[in-house]
Formats: sequence, structure tokens, C-alpha cells
Amino acid sequence: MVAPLLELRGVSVSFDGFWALNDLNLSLAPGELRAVIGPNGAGKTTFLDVITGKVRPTKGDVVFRGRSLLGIAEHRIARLGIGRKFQTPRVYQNLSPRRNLELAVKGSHSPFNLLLGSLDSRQRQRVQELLAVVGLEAHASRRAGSLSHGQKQWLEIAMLLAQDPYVLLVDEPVAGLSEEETERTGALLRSLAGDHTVLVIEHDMDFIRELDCPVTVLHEGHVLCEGTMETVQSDPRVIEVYLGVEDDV
Ligand SMILES: Nc1ncnc2c1ncn2[C@@H]1O[C@H](COP(=O)(O)OP(=O)(O)OP(=O)(O)O)[C@@H](O)[C@H]1O
Repeated sequence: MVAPLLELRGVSVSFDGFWALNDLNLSLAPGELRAVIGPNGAGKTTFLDVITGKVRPTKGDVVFRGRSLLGIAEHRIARLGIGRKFQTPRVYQNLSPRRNLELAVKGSHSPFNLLLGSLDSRQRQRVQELLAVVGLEAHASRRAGSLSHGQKQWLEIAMLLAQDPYVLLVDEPVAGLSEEETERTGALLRSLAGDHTVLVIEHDMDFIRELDCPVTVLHEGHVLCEGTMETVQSDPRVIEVYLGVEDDV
């Protein structure tokens, strides 16, 4: 069996006595695409915060490539190869997608490079590849602020890819996107799996179905069940926790 790339082992997080995560166990294989769903307050954001080092578990361990991440600073965890895409795109609005990517490409952050804006040919080629991966070649020189919401999301995904992460944590990537943009985002994330381990948190069940990947359902800070979308959808416990928003499941 392949060793997991990322594992949460019995992770609990208490906020002043309230357990946002409660003995959470979850394991991701290298190259896996995984969706995580759960009702509001299930602990999805806290779960990402624990992986990225923003929140320290009260109990348990987070193990990445065989090494505990406990006590490692957030920026160092990012550098170890765990990239996080927040719900709102964080791109430099006044710069072009190409310039955004030039700044994001690994190794281009030396003051010398930033001053002169110079990249070596390998880095320039990488920027071009990233523009192609996310379908923004034709928009490479526009102001990023003038891109559509979906295009900004793709640019931010490309900026994360520029760091060559092992893991991509993607929080609600299709909120506010058009149907076509949603489909394209699904295709993009599917295409990134394999080379990367991709974990997607979403509320949009049609989108999760399109991802066609294993689904983990969180409830009250714990894994309620795991399986294909069909399996979790027909699980009476899942139906119960989603009661009231049943139509969405
Ligand atoms: N810093 C904090 N202090 C106290 N309670 C918190 C804190 N952060 C989160 N919580 C609580 O922990 C629980 C889990 O929150 P979390 O944001 O992880 O859930 P979620 O599944 O991401 O919810 P949503 O889908 O609404 O974003 C919630 O009840 C929340 O109110």
C-alpha cells in the first residue's frame, strides 16, 4: 500500500472548551483528489487551518510526508509544499496575470530579480506553461483586476502551482462562478490531481458530483462517513445532518 502523503491522526481542536474538531482522522494518498463536505460549522475551515499551521491541534498530530507538522510555522508549512487557495482570490489586481505569475514562480523572489523584473528562461517558460494550464494565455497581459471572478480563481490556482506544491487545499472554488466557469474549474482540478494531491471543500453538490472523487463528510468536527458521492448521499446519517437542506445533497 502507498504511504499516505498527508494524515490527520486523532486531531481535536478546542476553542475555550468548544470542540471544533473532535478526534478527526483523515488520510490522503499522493495524487489523490478528495472532496470534503459538511454542514455549516462542521469544522471544515478549522480542518484546513490545522493542516496549514494556522491553528494548533489541542490533541492529535498532522503528519506530512512522514513528518509531524506540529509546531512548524505557517509560512514554513507552505514552503514544505502545502498550498492553500482561499475562497476570495488574492491576486495583485493592478498587475497582469503574467506579472502575477512571474512574482509567484519559485526562486524569483530575490530582491535583485524583483527589482530588475528579470527571470531566467526556465522561469519564463514555467510562467507560460502555467498560463496554458489554467487557460489564461489570451489574457496574460490584461490587468488582473479586469478578469472575471472565475479567471481570477484560475490565476490564483496557477500562482499556487508556481510553488510546485505537493498538496493543494482549495476552499469553495466555485462559489459565485457561472455554470461554464464551474465546469472548467472542475476539469482543471481533476487534471491537477495525479501530479498533486488536491483537497476541495465545497457546498455545491452538483460540482462535487462532477469531480467524481471520494467524498469525506464532516459533522461536528468528526468524519461522519467516507465514500463515493452515491454512497455518502444515500447514508441515512448524512441525510439526517443535512435535513433542512436535503435538496442540496
Ligand atoms: N476562533 C474560534 N473561536 C471559537 N469558536 C470557533 C473559532 N473558529 C471556529 N469556531 C467554531 O468552530 C466550529 C467549526 O467552525 P468552522 O469554521 O471550522 O466550520 P465550517 O465547517 O468551516 O463552517 P462553514 O461552512 O460555515 O464555513 C463552529 O461552531 C465555529 O463557530
